[in-house]
Amino acid sequence: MLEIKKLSKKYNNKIIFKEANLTLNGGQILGLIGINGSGKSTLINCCLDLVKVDLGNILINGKEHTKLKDEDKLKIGIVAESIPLIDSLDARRYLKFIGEIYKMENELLNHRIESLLAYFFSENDNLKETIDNFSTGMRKKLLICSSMLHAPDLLFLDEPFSGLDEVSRRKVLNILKDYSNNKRSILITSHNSELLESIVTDVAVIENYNIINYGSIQNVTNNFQVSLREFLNDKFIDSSVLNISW
Ligand SMILES: Nc1ncnc2c1ncn2[C@@H]1O[C@H](COP(=O)(O)OP(=O)(O)OP(=O)(O)O)[C@@H](O)[C@H]1O
Repeated sequence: MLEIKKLSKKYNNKIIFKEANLTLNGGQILGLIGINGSGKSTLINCCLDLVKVDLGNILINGKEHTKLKDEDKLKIGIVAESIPLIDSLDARRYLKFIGEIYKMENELLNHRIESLLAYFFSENDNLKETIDNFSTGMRKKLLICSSMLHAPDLLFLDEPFSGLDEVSRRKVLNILKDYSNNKRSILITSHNSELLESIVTDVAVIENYNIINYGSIQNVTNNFQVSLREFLNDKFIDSSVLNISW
């Protein structure tokens, strides 16, 4: 479904990836983990051809990512900071616009819009207001709605939980569990290891300009006998360098 082969990427002279590989198969929910600035968003933006790769190949459903046709793109959904909302529209009109881009049939589109809005928003949220009046969390929830509207096979979710309250985070987890099946794949980045642990099937970590696929979440937690959070703490936190005179 997604295959990244020997991806190399630099910004100016700064290396982000050096011959990095990653495979995401149908049915997998892959948690992509890395410290700030390690390249998680860059990787997603490369897959979406929003950022050019220097070397290597990215295949989406077997096709070179730069050569996807419109019908191939209909199978992809995205939550990313780089995807803007249209501030002058209200939520329904925005989702309608997105659904029309995805060539959705009208009745199905209206049904999905109402179901998703009812799921994510409460009566206290004034959905008649234009998006420029939305809070950070409302914007994020609307982005999530738009990413799933057309039921894509491949979802890229860059920090879907950030800016969300606890209830909304649980709602995102629940809808992803409900949505995932053996044909759909999700690549998800998050700094919240507990949320990730409860949803992902697989774990990959960006390390030394490469992507280390640690395999299934059971492998990670069983092999290392720790939770994902402890695994990441051990990997990334070196308390010995905490040397501050207070
Ligand atoms: N357009 C750009 N031009 C130059 N450097 C960039 C650009 N975008 C990102 N970078 C650099 O590339 C590195 C990776 O950034 P990226 O945003 O992909 O990391 P990230 O893992 O998503 O980080 P975070 O967890 O903080 O969101 C960072 O050092 C960042 O400064």
